[in-house]
Amino acid sequence: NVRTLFFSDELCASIVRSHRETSQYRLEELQALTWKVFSREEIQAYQSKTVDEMWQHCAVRLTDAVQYVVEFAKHIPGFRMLSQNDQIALLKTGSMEVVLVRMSRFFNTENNTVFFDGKFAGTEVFKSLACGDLISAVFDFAHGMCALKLTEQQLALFSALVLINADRPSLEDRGRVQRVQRSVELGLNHILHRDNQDSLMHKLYQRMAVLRSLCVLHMEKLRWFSQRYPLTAHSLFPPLYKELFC
Ligand SMILES: COc1ccc2c(n1)CCN(C(C)=O)[C@H]2C(=O)Nc1ccc(OCc2ccccc2OC)cc1
Repeated sequence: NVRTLFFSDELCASIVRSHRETSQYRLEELQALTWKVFSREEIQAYQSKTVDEMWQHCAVRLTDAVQYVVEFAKHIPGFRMLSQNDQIALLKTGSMEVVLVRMSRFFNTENNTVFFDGKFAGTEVFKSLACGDLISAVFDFAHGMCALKLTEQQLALFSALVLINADRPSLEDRGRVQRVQRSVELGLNHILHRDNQDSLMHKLYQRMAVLRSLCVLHMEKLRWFSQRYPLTAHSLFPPLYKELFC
């Protein structure tokens, strides 16, 4: 009915604006960098880093991305309305998922490279992390997202839906999160219907299932890493990375 349609228009606009204002790099900037790849020497340098040096290096850069996702969340009207604890609970499980969704904008499917440290890196750059399965899963997921060719508006609504998920653990007011989630779903449905791409909704839910297992893998690797290198994980990782993922 009109009320829900009206509501979703206004909600869509604020989510799209928030996505644009917190996207960290503009698409044009990234397009200019796309073909800047690492030289053999530079790849060698990454591959000769120790496991804990490389994990720390990546954690610092990914924390950059997580900060922007936290800003994105704060600008979503429905998210701000939730209690502090529920906002933290959603960010704890959802922020890495949104980083991985957004990572697809920083991915070149032609040569299977992802933006990293100012250039585009293939999987071989991350060899010293000693988690090839996580990296190939990250790259596969980025490929899958690129294949959907989402517009920035669709990506914005999808990112909000990934974040505002009433099934997350330890929520205080699940009902309230459900209402916000429902209005974001309406917004995404509205956008996809307007773009004549209703079929995408089903594919996006499949992507969310893959994303959840990918983040479980990330947490498993991170647990393995922090047991093996407790000092690095507890004193050298950025506080936000520790707070959200450790
Ligand atoms: C929102 O999307 C993006 C996309 C790219 C970048 C950013 N934001 C922030 C700025 N940035 C910089 C400065 O390099 C990019 C970055 O961090 N790239 C990058 C980092 C680590 C990678 O794999 C390792 C890994 C992956 C997943 C989980 C744990 C991991 O390792 C422990 C791959 C790429």
